[in-house]
Amino acid sequence: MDAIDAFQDHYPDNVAHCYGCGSQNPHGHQIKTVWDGDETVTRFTPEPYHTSVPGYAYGGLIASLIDCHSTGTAAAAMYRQAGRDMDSLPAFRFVTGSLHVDFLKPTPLAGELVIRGRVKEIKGRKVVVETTVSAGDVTTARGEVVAVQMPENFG
Ligand SMILES: CCCCCCCCCCCC(=O)SCCNC(=O)CCNC(=O)[C@H](O)C(C)(C)COP(=O)(O)OP(=O)(O)OC[C@H]1O[C@@H](n2cnc3c(N)ncnc32)[C@H](O)[C@@H]1OP(=O)(O)O
Repeated sequence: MDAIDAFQDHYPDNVAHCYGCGSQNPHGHQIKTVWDGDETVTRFTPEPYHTSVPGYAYGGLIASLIDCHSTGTAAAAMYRQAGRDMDSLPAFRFVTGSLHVDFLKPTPLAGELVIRGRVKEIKGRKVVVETTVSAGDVTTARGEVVAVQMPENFG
């Protein structure tokens, strides 16, 4: 992975083990998300073992990318709204309250996927994020995530 200053690089170590986005999980996707204007973007290239139908990506992978891209977007949006650096404390930690995915087209397994997010709403501890997954010019999936700031007593 190139050295980019991604949202996930600022997650405190104690919450950096998520399978989708944790930099401390060697078996996970370790996605990296950055701002692109008012949108957020993650680039991810699936592996051959992410197969559903041969040649196409597994829907669970797509959902996972939308999930963690969106929770990362939620955290970054809260920092941006507060005018705070992502390393500043207390940390904004978000978990997924709901995850809706529409699979619009088969997602090819070969090549890079571009995941883009847009904040639809910020209200209290809740951030609603709309996210798309594209392969080349084709949007293959669209999702909406309700991300909720993790309670102190999570679990
Ligand atoms: C920088 C470091 C980053 C570090 C980040 C590292 C972590 C990465 C996580 C990656 C993503 C995951 O896979 S996370 C793992 C999967 N998710 C989970 O295990 C979460 C399990 N669920 C829960 O713990 C809970 O249900 C919560 C925290 C999600 C919500 O409970 P709560 O805290 O009591 O929330 P509550 O006050 O009721 O609601 C707050 C607002 O959210 C809305 N809301 C709550 N749940 C839902 C829901 N399912 N669907 C729609 N909306 C909902 C409410 O309507 C309300 O909106 P309004 O009335 O104010 O409008």
